[in-house]
Amino acid sequence: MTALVEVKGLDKAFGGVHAVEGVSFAVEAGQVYSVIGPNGAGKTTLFNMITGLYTPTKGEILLNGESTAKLEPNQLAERGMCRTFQQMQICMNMTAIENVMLGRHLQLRSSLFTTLFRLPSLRRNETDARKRAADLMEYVGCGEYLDTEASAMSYGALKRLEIARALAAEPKVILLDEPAAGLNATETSALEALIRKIADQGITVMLVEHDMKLVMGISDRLLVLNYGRVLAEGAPEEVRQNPDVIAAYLGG
Ligand SMILES: Nc1ncnc2c1ncn2[C@@H]1O[C@H](COP(=O)(O)OP(=O)(O)OP(=O)(O)O)[C@@H](O)[C@H]1O
Repeated sequence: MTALVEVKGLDKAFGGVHAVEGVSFAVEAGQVYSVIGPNGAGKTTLFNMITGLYTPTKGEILLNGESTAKLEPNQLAERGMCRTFQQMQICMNMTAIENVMLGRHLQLRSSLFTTLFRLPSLRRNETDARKRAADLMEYVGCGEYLDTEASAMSYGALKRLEIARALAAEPKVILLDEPAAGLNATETSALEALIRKIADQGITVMLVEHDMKLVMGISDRLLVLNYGRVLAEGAPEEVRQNPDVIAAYLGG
């Protein structure tokens, strides 16, 4: 079976800093696959390469068996890969639902022109688009905020809105970079339920996350990075008992 996402021998160097070195792994469709590791381990750099923001220094990334080497982020989105960012990409002076509607066009980029200039074809589709965005907001638990300006929403609600924004492009795989950062315990359990719901729907989830309780509870497999290299890979139980992982975390 072809993995949905396959990473082979990936390296990224910034000058003399090897942020990622010789990293290989495969994510099967339908999995929740998490990348963990101490600060500076290379997790975000890895996500930035997978989503086409950084060009690898060496190595290869395959999406559904196709090399992503020449693909821009919007072309990856067209092929079913979308992401959220550690620093949220929400437009604070727009309403929540406008953010979700715009999110689809930003990820897929192709229709941005029509979005901005409100061409007739868009006006025709706007009712449909608004309905889809409203359904998505309901799905992520932001249904009460449709026409609320984003700046008036709580941080926890904005994090879920950012996920709705990524889901608007109808991804096969969604990459979430530290979705639980800054969330309280209630917001984190709402997030956990949402990730589970997304995965149950058949969308593959890749996660960079520091919240170990969340990661251990929700992941099918884990990749542990340390100083840019793979320290361990496997099911949460195997990884939890790995002496190298224990040493890296206790050492940190
Ligand atoms: N654009 C860049 N230019 C230079 N160095 C970078 C750049 N991005 C990352 N690095 C370096 O690469 C290493 C890995 O950083 P990265 O942000 O990928 O780690 P991380 O595991 O995501 O960390 P955190 O958990 O703190 O977010 C660090 O040493 C970092 O300073």
